[in-house]
Amino acid sequence: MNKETFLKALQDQGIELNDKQEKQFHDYFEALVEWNEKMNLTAITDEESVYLKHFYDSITAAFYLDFDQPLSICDVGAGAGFPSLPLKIVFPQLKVTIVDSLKKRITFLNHLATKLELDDVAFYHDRAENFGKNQQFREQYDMVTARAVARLSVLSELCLPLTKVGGKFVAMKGASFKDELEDAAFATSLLGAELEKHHTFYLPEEDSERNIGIYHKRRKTPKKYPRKAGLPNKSPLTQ
Ligand SMILES: C[S@@+](CC[C@H](N)C(=O)[O-])C[C@H]1O[C@@H](n2cnc3c(N)ncnc32)[C@H](O)[C@@H]1O
Repeated sequence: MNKETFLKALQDQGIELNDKQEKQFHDYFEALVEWNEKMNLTAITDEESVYLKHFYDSITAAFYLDFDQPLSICDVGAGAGFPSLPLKIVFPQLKVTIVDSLKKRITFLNHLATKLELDDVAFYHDRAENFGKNQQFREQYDMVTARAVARLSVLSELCLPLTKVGGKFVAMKGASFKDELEDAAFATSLLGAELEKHHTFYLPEEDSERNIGIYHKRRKTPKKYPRKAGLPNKSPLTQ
C-alpha cells in the first residue's frame, strides 16, 4: 500500500489526514527501519508493507469503534507501537499508555514519541500480569487494546484487569480468532466481560483475514487475576 493508497483508503472511511499527520507516519516509518537495524522490532520493513500491515491495519480499529473522543487507552504488548500509536497520530486527543515486557522496545517508543512530538503517551517496561495488579493502573482504562500478543484466553487475563468497568477490551487478531473465541468464553466471563461485537474483514491488496473482537467489561475482575507472571500463558483459564 503506497502512501497515496493509504490516504485514499482512510478517506474512504471518513478519515482525513493533515500534513502534520502524514509527516508523522513518514517519520514513524523511517525510525522503525533505522532502529530495526540495531534491534528486532519488526519483520516488516519495506515501506508499502509497513503502511499496510502496521499503519493501516492498526487504524482498522477506528472503522468499528469511535476513537474521536478523549479516551484513555492501554495497549498491552504494543511492541513497536501497534495498534495504539497509529491511532494516536490519527486521533491526537487520545491518552495512550503502552506496557511491554521488552525493554528495548520501550526505549524505541520513547525515542519515537519525542521525534513525532506525541503528548499524553506513557510507556512502561513491565509484564501485563504485574501492571494489572498495580492499583495505579488496574481498571483505569476506557479501552485496552492488543494486537497479535497471545491467544484470546490468555490475552483476556492480561487485558481485562486493566479495563474499567463499562470500558472495552479490543482484541485485534488474524484468522485464528474464531477458533479461540469459544475457548476464551469462560475466561472473559470469569474476568467480568462479555463479547459485544465481532468483526471479520480482509486487508486490502493481500486479502488476509483480520478479526476485531470487542468485549464490554460489565463487572470488576476478581482480585486474584491476573495470576503471577507467566501463568496465564502456561495455564490459560479454562472450565
Ligand atoms: C508479536 S509482538 C506484537 C507487537 C504489536 N502489538 C504488533 O501488533 O506489532 C508481541 C509483543 O507483546 C509483548 N508481550 C508478550 N507478552 C507480554 C506480557 N505478558 N506483558 C507485556 N508484554 C508482553 C512482547 O514483548 C512483544 O513486544
